[in-house]
Amino acid sequence: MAQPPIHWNANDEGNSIPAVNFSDLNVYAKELVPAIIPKLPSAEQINTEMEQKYARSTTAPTTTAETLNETTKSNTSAVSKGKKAIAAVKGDTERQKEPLNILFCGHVDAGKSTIAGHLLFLTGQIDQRTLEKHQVEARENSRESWMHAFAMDTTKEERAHGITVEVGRAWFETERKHIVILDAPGHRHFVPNMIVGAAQADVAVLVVSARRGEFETGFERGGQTREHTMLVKAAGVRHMIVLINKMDDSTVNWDRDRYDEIKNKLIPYLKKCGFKSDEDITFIPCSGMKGAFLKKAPEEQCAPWYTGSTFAEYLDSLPPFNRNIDGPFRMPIVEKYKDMGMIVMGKIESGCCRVGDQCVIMPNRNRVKVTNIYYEDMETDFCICGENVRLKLANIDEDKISSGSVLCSTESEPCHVGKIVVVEHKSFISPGYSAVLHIYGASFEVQLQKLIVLVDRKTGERTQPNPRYIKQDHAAIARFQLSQSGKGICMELFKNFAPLGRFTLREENGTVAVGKILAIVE
Ligand SMILES: Nc1nc2c(ncn2[C@@H]2O[C@H](COP(=O)(O)OP(=O)(O)OP(=O)(O)O)[C@@H](O)[C@H]2O)c(=O)[nH]1
Repeated sequence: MAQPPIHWNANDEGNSIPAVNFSDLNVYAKELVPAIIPKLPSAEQINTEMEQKYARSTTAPTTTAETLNETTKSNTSAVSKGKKAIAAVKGDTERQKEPLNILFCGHVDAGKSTIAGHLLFLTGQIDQRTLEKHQVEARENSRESWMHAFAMDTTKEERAHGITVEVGRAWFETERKHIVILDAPGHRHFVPNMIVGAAQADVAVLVVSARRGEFETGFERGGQTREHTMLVKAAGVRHMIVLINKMDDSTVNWDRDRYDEIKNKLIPYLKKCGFKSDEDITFIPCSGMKGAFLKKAPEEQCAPWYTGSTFAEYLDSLPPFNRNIDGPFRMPIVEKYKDMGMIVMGKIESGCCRVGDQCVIMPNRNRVKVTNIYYEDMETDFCICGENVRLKLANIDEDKISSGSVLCSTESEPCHVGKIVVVEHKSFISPGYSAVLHIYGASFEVQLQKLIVLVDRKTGERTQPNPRYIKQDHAAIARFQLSQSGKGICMELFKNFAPLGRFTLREENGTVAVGKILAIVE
């Protein structure tokens, strides 16, 4: 067999996959492919073993909103176990509430921002004066019914048009949880922004409007309900809460039949996307406008047929997430700005960090020092896996941090950087095809250079070398190249670090493929 000149990353799978030079792949393909393919996990293996291992929560809520009360006690002990774990790592007693990051997604105008804004008011994050201010501003924009949404939609553009553009961010607390709301835009033009929010989510909250005609537009007539559902699943989110909103609307009037109709239409699609109906999906009827079933059940008996928990009660009851607290520090940067120094924002996906820690920003490998840590409006001296934080960094210029940068500890190996990715994907594409590759919150233009081999999704065996194209539900090993030259993309093998090991491939009109990174050439 011909000997390829460079070596496979030693970290890769711990087995003896032969070295590969992908620039000479055409020459070596015939001999290398048989050697590589049998070592790769089959799609089925990935989807079962790996998915379970790396799902955002390994402890599925064993309860639906309807049966919550009986299980709250056992969840309480799980929560205190999680708290102890956090305290043990950091020796901390101050931050007792478990972090939970929720993503509001769904079709445009379903009521995501209204629900989020009203919840902030009901939980005391927004006071009466601020609400009145929003009411005045909403009236001035001829959008009075958007008054609660103005708490999340803060830019002039968003308020003028009544649509969310950026992922809105806010937080509130329940008895046991510190909950970060990521409010995704519902308009199809802003799906790339929605993907950034999905990357940080522990739980997805799919908001659908029960108003006659609106649910149908969002779900049956090409709206975003379907694409958002698929994208949150592709981002590794395991639990989906479906809020059936606008139940107060005059076309619905809290009609139980309408609620059941929507639920029954959604379930088959959610299952198709990979959510298990009993364990992973919870339905709650609500009115974001009236605040019904957000924090409390409404006083007037508008829906006596619904006896389950409210949205906030349900979030509070979720079991703690199985976070990688002991792993190496990794924080994919989703935003940066200057404020008496360089501030970066993001969710910590692994490990923890203290003030004074030395870190490295990948892929540029710039060394930085963490000088300040902000957890919401509190300055603190540490942060931990699962928390969404802002860090002030010393020794770095703004232009050294780009979309897709990852802050890593210097105490262990930083995350990997690849220019060419071997991926598993499904869709109809052929070499020369260009698209945008989304990994975590970052996006890059890429071109498919070569389809190396088709892979049997069940067995992982190679089937057809050098296919001319692949179509839906095909799995293949393919080589992608960044369109712009640069330092490469921060990525990891899916099996080693799932948050940076998943990708979505999109073009202007929608998502064409989702997949997992099986090998990286650095
Ligand atoms: N009747 C009724 N109207 C609602 C309810 N929730 C939201 N709306 C209205 O629906 C419209 C859109 O609300 P938003 O909260 O901006 O919807 P959104 O899903 O955040 O929209 P995008 O972020 O732009 O996708 C506004 O006019 C709201 O007043 C509700 O519970 N009942």
